[in-house]
Amino acid sequence: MNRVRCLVFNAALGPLDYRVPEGMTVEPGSVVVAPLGPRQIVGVVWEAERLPASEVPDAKLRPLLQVLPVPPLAAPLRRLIEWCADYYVTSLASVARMALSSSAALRGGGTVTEYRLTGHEPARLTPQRAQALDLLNGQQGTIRELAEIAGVSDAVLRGMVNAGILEAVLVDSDRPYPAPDPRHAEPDLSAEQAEAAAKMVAAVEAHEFRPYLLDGVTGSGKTETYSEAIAAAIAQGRQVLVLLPEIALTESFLKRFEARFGVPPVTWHSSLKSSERRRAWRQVAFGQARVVVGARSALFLPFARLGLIVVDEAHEISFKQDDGVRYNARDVAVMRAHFESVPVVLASATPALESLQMAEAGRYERLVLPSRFGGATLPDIRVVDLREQQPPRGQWLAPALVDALKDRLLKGEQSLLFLNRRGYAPLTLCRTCGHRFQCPNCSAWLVEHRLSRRLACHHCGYEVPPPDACPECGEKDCLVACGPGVERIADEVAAILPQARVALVTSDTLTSPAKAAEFVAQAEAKAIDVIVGTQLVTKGFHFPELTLVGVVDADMGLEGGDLRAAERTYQQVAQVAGRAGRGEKPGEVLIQTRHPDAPVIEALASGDRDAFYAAETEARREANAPPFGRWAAIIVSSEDEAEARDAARAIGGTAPRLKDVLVLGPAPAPLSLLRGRYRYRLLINARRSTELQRVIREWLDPLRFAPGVRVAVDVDPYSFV
Ligand SMILES: Nc1ncnc2c1ncn2[C@@H]1O[C@H](COP(=O)(O)OP(=O)(O)OP(=O)(O)O)[C@@H](O)[C@H]1O
Ligand SMILES: [Zn+2]
Repeated sequence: MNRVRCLVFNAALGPLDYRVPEGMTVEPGSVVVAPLGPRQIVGVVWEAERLPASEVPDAKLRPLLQVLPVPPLAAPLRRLIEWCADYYVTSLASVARMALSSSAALRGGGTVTEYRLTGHEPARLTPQRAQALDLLNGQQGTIRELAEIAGVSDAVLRGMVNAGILEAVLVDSDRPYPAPDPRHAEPDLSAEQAEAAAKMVAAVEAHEFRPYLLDGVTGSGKTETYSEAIAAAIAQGRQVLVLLPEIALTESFLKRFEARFGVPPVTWHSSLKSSERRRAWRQVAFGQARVVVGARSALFLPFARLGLIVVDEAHEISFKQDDGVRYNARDVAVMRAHFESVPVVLASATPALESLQMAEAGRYERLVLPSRFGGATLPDIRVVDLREQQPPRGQWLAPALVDALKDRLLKGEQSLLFLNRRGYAPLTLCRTCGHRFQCPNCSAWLVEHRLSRRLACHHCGYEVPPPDACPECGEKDCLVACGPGVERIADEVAAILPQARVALVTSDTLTSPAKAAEFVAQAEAKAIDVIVGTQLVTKGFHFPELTLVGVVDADMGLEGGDLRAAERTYQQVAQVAGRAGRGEKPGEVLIQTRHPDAPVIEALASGDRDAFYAAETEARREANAPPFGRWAAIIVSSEDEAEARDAARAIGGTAPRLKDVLVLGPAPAPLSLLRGRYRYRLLINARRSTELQRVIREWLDPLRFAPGVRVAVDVDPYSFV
């Protein structure tokens, strides 16, 4: 009797046993189709001894239906899936699903029919066809994907196919990617770069798990340095994974990669077309895609021969996923490297305190690049005390910053103003009755977006056009915008410097990799004088002519009392400051604040990073916060407020009473209504040595809740709302 145990993709079910029919061969990791009741379900064959399940007698077993034409998930990836499920207190199925992230890829290679413009343009066009012609320039995809891009119906595009404006192209989804050449354009490394690179290269050649913290100041050439390790892995026939925190950064990375290795890397992110996903997934699984650059989900790709993982801007909090499986890609990257026995490089100019602590403890090796490449110097940082230098009423830029902007414009140099707030104004109210515009689905204010003429909720996407009259008192033209967002700052710059060419850079304007590329090209061509942007422009970009950075409100991040508030403010301001003076001309940074003596502001002004981190570390130790103690959150939600509260109370009522575990709450979450769900929260603080996950499982497993209740566990939470 040939029986196997399978992990099936249904989180509510445990592992199931099946019979392997005559003539079929499977091994652990094989991806299979299995019967489940009247349906078919995808599963992965697993080592039975690692997956306890209730024994079903042989006679009752149903046969597997099919082995899917992909390589079995390798043992290191299976161990990673187990580790994630265990550590993040979630089901194996929901983690495994992230590894099999292209259902088309599982069904095999083959051809897909895509369409592209033929170049034939009839003299007369309907407005819809004209719009499609305009937006589809340079695009290729299925009818569905193109319809999405062009904003027209499938039928319009089918009509264009018949009219010879679009043509079909057969695309082989298994066509290989061009291979990067490790010797294509080797840089001359500085002595300090060469020293760091040599260590990483040696680790790649040794095929050993070695974690590195590449701690280099902004502009020190971290990319060039870790690229040597990438080159070594390619030369050895191995694959490389590079994780970036945001798609917006991918474009400039692609360009630099191509300059160094002759071809672009393979990309992996949520906006890939399904045919691109299928191709990338399969080429990764067959070992042909050599270097993959991607968002956090790339971590679970089924690499055949991984040789190195790089996490760039490793301090970024966007590596933490806050829905579905709540994992931290930086930490999972280290675990994957461990299971794969390969080195991992965490690169940052402002490492997370957790990472520095690991280096201190000797668990990570710290590689330091103390100076900027090519003789560029770090910028001068000055504090502008807003209590003394008040901007005029309704404006946000203090006279010193305005003068500096004028000066740069005269000299033909570029400036960057940073404010981490999208839109025009974070709050809108009625001058007459004081009514505040709030999201009906969330406990949050609606943010005015003047460019797109809407009031929008940044949590759930709800939006309405700004009304002419107050919905509360009916008064007309009485709405006032309170506080600044980047759009408002851009308006202010335009009013002060009418000749300046201003670019607004937020996730509302850089909506695609192509838009990001266009922005980079314009900035490099000096077609922009002043960039006004959110955290999107704080990192990664390299504009040699940019010599002034203004931080509009350094205090914003300090509000709210988040555990990492000071650290995050430090990182954000230091990163954005790091955009200044990267070329030959020295840079200057002005930080606007009402709290010039806050330790984080003083540390930024004096450039004393070590002292700041040392003080933060002590504060964390005192508070039993990470990396010394551990936090977890339990978030209970339901569309019914009473149901959510009752469930949260039931959890609170059975909280474990352990010496080393402190349970706080339940209490309404700060964001007590989110996407129409009422939220309650419990926080758990434990000693490092506690088996926190086991405690939480044993606590929650026996509890049963009303069907509308969701209970989510967030281990090592970053968001406390
Ligand atoms: N060895 C080198 N040879 C030639 N150019 C280099 C070298 N090292 C760095 N550079 C150039 O110096 C600039 C800064 O490097 P890079 O952007 O990699 O810095 P970084 O450390 O990633 O900075 P940040 O953390 O601010 O993003 C880039 O234009 C890069 O191409
Ligand atoms: Zn909302």
